[in-house]
Amino acid sequence: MPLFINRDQIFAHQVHLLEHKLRSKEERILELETENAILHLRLADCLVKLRHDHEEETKAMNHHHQHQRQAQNETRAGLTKLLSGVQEVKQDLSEVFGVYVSFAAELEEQSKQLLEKVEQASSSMKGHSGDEVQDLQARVAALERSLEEEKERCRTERQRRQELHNTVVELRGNIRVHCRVRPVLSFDHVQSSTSGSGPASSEEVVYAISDDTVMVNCLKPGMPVQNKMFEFERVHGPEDSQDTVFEEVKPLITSLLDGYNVCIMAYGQTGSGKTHTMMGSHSSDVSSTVEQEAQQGVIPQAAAELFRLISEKPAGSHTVEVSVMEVYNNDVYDLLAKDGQGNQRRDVITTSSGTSQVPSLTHEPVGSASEVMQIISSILKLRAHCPTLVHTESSRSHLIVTLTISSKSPNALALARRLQSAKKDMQRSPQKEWWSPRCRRADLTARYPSDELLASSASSPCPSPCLSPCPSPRPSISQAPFRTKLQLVDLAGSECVGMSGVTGAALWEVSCINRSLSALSDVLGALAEQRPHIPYRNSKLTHLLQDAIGGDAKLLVMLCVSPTQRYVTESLQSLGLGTRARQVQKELPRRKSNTLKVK
Ligand SMILES: Nc1ncnc2c1ncn2[C@@H]1O[C@H](COP(=O)(O)OP(=O)(O)OP(=O)(O)O)[C@@H](O)[C@H]1O
Repeated sequence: MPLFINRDQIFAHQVHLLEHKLRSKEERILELETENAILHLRLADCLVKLRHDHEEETKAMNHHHQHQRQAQNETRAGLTKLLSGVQEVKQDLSEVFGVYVSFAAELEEQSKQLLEKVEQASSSMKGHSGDEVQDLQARVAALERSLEEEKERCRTERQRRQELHNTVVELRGNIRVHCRVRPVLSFDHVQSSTSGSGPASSEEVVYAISDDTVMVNCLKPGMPVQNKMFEFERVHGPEDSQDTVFEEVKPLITSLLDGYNVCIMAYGQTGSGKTHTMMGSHSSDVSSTVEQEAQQGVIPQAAAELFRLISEKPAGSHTVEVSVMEVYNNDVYDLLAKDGQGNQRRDVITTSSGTSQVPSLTHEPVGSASEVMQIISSILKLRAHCPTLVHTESSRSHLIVTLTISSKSPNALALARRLQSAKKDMQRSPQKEWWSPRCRRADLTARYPSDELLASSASSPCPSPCLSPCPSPRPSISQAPFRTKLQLVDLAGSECVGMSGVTGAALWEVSCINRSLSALSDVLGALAEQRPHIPYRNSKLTHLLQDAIGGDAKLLVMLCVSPTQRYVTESLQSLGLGTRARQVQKELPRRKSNTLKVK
């Protein structure tokens, strides 16, 4: 065997090795390419599947939305049908009631005539037999009995009618939102030209397109027009008169005498028509008395309706007191206080039963609607006003007119409501023994003024607080006068500081107004979302109106909006607040559990 290896042999061996390596690499590349092709195929497969799944999911979502929309439409249609059914029943009942009333009157007349005849006959038939007279007397007695029966049926029908009325109001919810779009007025044009923002700013963009829908054309330069729709319980257009607006508010005044607290609140941007809606037009806007009457707003018309309803009740059974407050720069002022400007400021407190109260607030007794209006008109001069670029007679404060009605003989519905709210108060403060005099006193103080309470405690003295049921007689729920209140609120206008053109102290006023209105919006938001804490105390306005907004009072928010492009941002903000308020109603159908059954 040679000791050295031939170089050619070494090369040949290396070439052989390299060729072998190359072959195995090529095989590996082939293998990887095959794997790659398989993976591509799998990927394509997955993509097809994914697209298919996505399509399925979209289809399912569309189907779900369609189903949901259909269910919503069906519910809405059902509710409308139900409401119209209730309206029809109400109509039928009122017809039946009319027939009963005339029948009872006829029967009464007939029995009177018969009685007269009997008397005549008995005097002329002294000689006739006693049997005939007895027979006639029996017939008269039978007629009198049937008359009594008819009267009783009449009473029952009247009560049922009242119940139905409240059911209709309740079906519409405890918080109702109405919207009023005012007409384009001369100052809309003047302001647009002076502000230099071009003629487009006076263009009409907010429309009442039906009885319950408002449409806003949102115009943005270079963008197609976008229409936004808002639905409310009732929408009034520029052509709707003050009477038409009040017609929709009127049922709430009936509820007031049935034991409900009622609050009617006008909300909107400055110059949008809140004072016009609540009070009526400023005296300089209308010339004749007839015209002035036709222009009367919700407050004078509500007062007139209230006194009309009271006049149908037994004389002296109801008394009315008025109080007027103003929330200015987050302070509450009693505008009826006789102790001069300096001492009119008042506090708002929360009582042990969770209601808000203004201690030492002045209440003036009133006997007619004109008396109410005289008082309000005389003190309205004290209300803070300030001309702004938007509105020359702009109100800088929130005005709250309260009519408190005391009834000595409340009807059955009102009594049932009183029992309910007493029960609720007890549930609200479970830690207290409800029969404890301390607790009763606190609760009663919250509900009734001190003079009334003194009278009731004087009639039922209890020497010392005790923790066991008190055997001494106490005023029953039906004995103390029954009180309900009607709060009529004309809010100050929300506004954009830049647009109002105010400075200095007026700027502070605008900031206080805007803060209190955003506190109101926060409260509505918290209620709509059913948050555990409702921030009533963030502003005096919400603290003062706590019972009306979150309690079981019937609240009507009257949104006032300007129709022009210039105020479209503010109008959209107001419409948004109205939508929020409606969500409170949707989320909390509070009356369902409280439905009254008075038979
Ligand atoms: N529906 C309407 N029809 C006719 N005129 C109206 C209507 N609404 C408002 N106006 C007029 O527009 C002007 C401004 O209205 P109003 O004083 O009620 O505004 P406002 O919302 O109370 O403003 P502010 O919050 O600044 O006090 C008034 O001259 C009023 O007469």
